[in-house]
This record gives sequence, C-alpha cells and structure tokens, in this order.
Amino acid sequence: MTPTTTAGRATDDLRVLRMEPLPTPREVRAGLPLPEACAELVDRSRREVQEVLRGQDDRLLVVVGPCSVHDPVAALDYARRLQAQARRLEDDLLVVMRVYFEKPRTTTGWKGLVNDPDLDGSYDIPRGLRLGRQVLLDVLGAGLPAACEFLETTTPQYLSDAVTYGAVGARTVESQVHRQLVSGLSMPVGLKNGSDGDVQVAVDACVAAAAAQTFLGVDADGRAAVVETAGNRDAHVVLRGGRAAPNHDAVSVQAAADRLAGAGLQRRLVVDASHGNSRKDHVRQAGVAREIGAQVAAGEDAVVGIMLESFLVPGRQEPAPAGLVYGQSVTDACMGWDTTVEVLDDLAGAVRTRRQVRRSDPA
Ligand SMILES: O=C[C@H](O)[C@H](O)COP(=O)(O)O
Ligand SMILES: C=C(OP(=O)(O)O)C(=O)O
Repeated sequence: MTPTTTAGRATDDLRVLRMEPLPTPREVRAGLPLPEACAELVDRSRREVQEVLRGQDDRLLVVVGPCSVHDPVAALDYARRLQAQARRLEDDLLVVMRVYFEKPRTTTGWKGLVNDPDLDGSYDIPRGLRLGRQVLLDVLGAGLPAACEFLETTTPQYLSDAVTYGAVGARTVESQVHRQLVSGLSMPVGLKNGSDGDVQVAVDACVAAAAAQTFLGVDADGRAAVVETAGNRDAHVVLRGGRAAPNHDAVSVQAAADRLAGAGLQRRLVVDASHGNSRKDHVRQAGVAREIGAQVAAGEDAVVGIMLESFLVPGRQEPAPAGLVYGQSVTDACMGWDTTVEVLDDLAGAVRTRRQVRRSDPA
C-alpha cells in the first residue's frame, strides 16, 4: 500500500521490500484439481482417523514420514514404499504420511517447500504452492493419505482439500490465529504441547479449536474475508516433549489425559517419538517408539496415535540447492527406512497385544 499522510510523510511499508500478488487458491486448485479417487481417499481416511480418535477403531494412528519434503521424487519414492507397509499392517495400524511443506523455525532457517521450493533463497512461493499441491496429489495417487503442518494461515486454502491430518506445532500452538484456523479445518488436527513442554497450552488450544469462531481470513479468490467456523471436535493433543524433559512416558501420558478430562475433553492423544521426546536424536527415536508401543501393549487406551520422523536415509544434512544425499532430511534428523519398517512392525504387535489385553479384561 502506498504510504499516505496529508503532509506526504511515509509511515507505512518502510521495511517491506517486495509485495507481489499470489495466484489465488481457486486458480491453483483449478490447475491441479483433486481427482475423484483422491477425494474419496481423503474423505475415507479422515473418517478413519476420526474413529481412532473417538475410540471407535482400535488401530493405532501412525503419522510417519520425513520431517519436511524438499525433493518431490524422493517423497514419492518414500510414499510408494510406505504404502506397501501400510497395506501389510492395515489391520493394526492406520498409516498417514507426513508430507510437511511448512517448517516453523526456532530462529531462522529453510522454511519449507512452499516458502523456498528451490532451496536457494529465491522464495518462489507460487511455484512452492503448486509443487506442494502436486506432491499431495501424487502421494494420494500412490494410495496414501497425507498429513501437513499448517503454519501460514493462507496455505490451507491452497492445499487442505488434499490433507487427511493437520498439525499445529509447538511454536504456534498458543497463537489464537492458529487455533481459530483449526476451528474451521475439515480434517482432524493434532496440537503439539509447547516447546518448553507445557501441555496445558495444547489442551487450551483444543478447547479453542473445538469452539465456533469468527475471524479474519482469505477466501478462495484471495480476498480478505470474515470467516465464521463451526469448531473442530477432532482437534487433539500431541505430546512431543519439551526442552527440559520428554513426556512420552506413562506418567506424563496419564497426566496429560487427566488434563484433557479436566477440560471436558476425551482422554485420548497422540505421542510424538521425535522432537523433544528423542532430543532430536534420530538414533533414540526407535527406542522412544518402542517405549510408547510398550504402553500400548500394556493396554493404555489414552495413546491412540504416534508420530515418527522417517525418511529413506537416516540422519540429516544441511539444505542446499544441489549436491544433496538422496532421501535424507534437510531439517530434523530422521530414522532410516529399515528402522522404520522394524518400528512399524513393533507397533502393530503392540496393538495386537492391546486387543488381547482388552479381550481378557474388558473392564
Ligand atoms: O520439526 C522441525 C524442527 O524441529 C522445527 O522446524 C524447528 O527447527 P529449528 O529449531 O531447527 O529451527
Ligand atoms: C515442527 C515440528 O514439530 P514441533 O512443533 O513439535 O517442534 C514438526 O513436527 O515438524
């Protein structure tokens, strides 16, 4: 906007270097429409996640995949392998692939495929939005439902019709703007505890997201709009540990479930084996996942899902426009593929054991 004062003094946009219109959400969606078979998968898988969250399906939800997508080819390669595992274990696990395009940063860093698809500081966001949407369509085409973190509040208009599971991260969970956004999203959304380990902010976020809200947003034509929402009853807590301590252990899970009950919410939650719970060490992640699995096997009903960061090659590398190791994360370190398959097998076994425990002790 041009600075205007009666005296011609500039008071606005003093630090804005570029402002360029984006293609509208309607245009991007029209260029990459959601095929009917993909829409059917999104619809069905959202209902399945809902049923797990509501205790009507005794499988374990597993949100698994790279910390971030930077290479669409490797992401699709991973999706095809994961789909085979998801099908093999479908009686016990409900697998949704992490297809994360937006990275919240503690300070600065690469902010994901939507923000900088070429990883070179050119910030071609129009291309990033189209590329992200294409990756989602490809993952769905491979037969897998997808999970995304929503960071920018305008991004869902471009992508959310193709998303089965949404996430709000530890750095934004206390933001009213994000809680309002979740209240209008069409899919179940996991709300992480704060990066300092505070679980109450995630419980508060669930309460706010479940409520009807009216706020400022953007419509399909990119116009600023008044948005009125119905509230999202499938918003739930994700325990991801904190700076000082993990919170995937049985005592922390019970404490979080008690907080949920205290707020009038269901005692069901997802536990993240990565981030604060593995101290961002991918080598520890499989052990953390096994500890969570052990709680499930012991009959713990509060744990309905798990989140894992996994890619084809273990570890991480610095983001760069060229010369990257194929299939390795450029953000948080991930478990490699072979470990991922072992962890999925263990988790499926834990679910089968929980079923037996429930049968022998239905109370
Ligand atoms: O999941 C990814 C990261 O943990 C998150 O984006 C923060 O990363 P950073 O602390 O390296 O900025
Ligand atoms: C950023 C993430 O996690 P957190 O918000 O828990 O740090 C993530 O899951 O990618």
